Amino acid sequence: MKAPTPGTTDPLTPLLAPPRLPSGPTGLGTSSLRLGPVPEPPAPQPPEAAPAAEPAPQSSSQRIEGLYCPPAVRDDRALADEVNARLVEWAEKEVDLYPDTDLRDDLVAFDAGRSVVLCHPDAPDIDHLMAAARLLAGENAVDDYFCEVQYGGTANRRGAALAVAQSAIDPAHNTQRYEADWRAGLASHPALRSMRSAMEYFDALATPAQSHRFRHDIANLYLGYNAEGDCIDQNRTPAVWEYLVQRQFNNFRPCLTITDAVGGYELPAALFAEPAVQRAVALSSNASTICNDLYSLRKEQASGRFHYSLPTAIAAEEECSIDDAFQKAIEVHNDLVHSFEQQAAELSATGGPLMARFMAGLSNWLAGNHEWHAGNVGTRYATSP
Ligand SMILES: CC(C)=CCC/C(C)=C(\C)COP(=O)(O)OP(=O)(O)O
Ligand SMILES: [Mg+2]
Repeated sequence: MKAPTPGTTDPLTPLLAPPRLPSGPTGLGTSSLRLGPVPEPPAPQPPEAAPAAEPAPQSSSQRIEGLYCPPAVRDDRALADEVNARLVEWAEKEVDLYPDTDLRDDLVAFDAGRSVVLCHPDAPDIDHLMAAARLLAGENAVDDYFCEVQYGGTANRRGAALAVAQSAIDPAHNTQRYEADWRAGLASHPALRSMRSAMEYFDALATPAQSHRFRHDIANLYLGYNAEGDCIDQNRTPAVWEYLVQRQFNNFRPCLTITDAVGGYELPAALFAEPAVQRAVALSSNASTICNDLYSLRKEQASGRFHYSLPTAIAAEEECSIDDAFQKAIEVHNDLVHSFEQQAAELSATGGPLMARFMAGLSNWLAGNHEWHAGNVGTRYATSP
């Protein structure tokens, strides 16, 4: 893509600015699905490299007291390390995700490998886990580079960058004249290169409907990033109801809704679109994201920058201490989990084996995410305000 004429406000300027590189952990055999009639899901087989794993450790010191969450069903350090090793190789050799050699360690410290091992216990092989890990690394790179001030992101200029980021997974259909410019734009930034590459790997094992679902959920994520950027730009903490609306978009949802593709099966699009299924997806995704609010509050307070989250929104609205607000936020999280489990149980009882497996997949992600956050206490997160 041609460099912008000096003095113009080319909307892609943030993309072309030399990215400041994150310091410290950042904010984490191709078996394709059979197409056509929805097959019975293969019995979940442990990936070829995975010895029988012990359940995740439950050391209480790493958990937020009173946080209700199903237990993770699989933790496997050796498998997580293998995923991390392959992820670093991809990041360095295929996409040049973090040009600074020090960032290789930070990518490992983020431990995307343990996240996907915890959150996708039914993945049939390591290729499926890698598809989830690359997407997670790319998603975090977009958040870091375009949204996080400390990595060169901005609050009020993220919209244009995120539109280009969406085209990395939802290709722009240009005229021949502009195709090369678009491709050069995608190749010019590590976050765009990583999302484009991760999507190509995901497309190889997902159905077109599952890829379309993912593109929709990422577009909603970016809507949430823009809403957050708008409030940060105004130093405005929204009312709790508005915050929860924003956080349903700025949300781990794109990680949860790939559970079937990463598991090697498909919940048909018509079933996925059912309102009750959408409710289960939203409740589990919201709980997962509020879990992050709780574990990352102290880190965000320590940044010294304006930020907001569920605890701070509650504290502002109810004029209570952050400690009291933190406890109220825990109650919101727990109510979300209970509501999800009730909805999932109803769907599992009536929706057939694929539905039951998908609901279990959402629960697995919720549980694994909590375990991943608890495992990062002391490095990235803390357990109290
Ligand atoms: C990986 C992914 C799809 C994230 C989407 C939403 C998101 C960025 C979070 C839930 C975490 O955001 P945050 O900026 O709070 O990150 P940390 O608290 O630093 O983990
Ligand atoms: Mg956070």
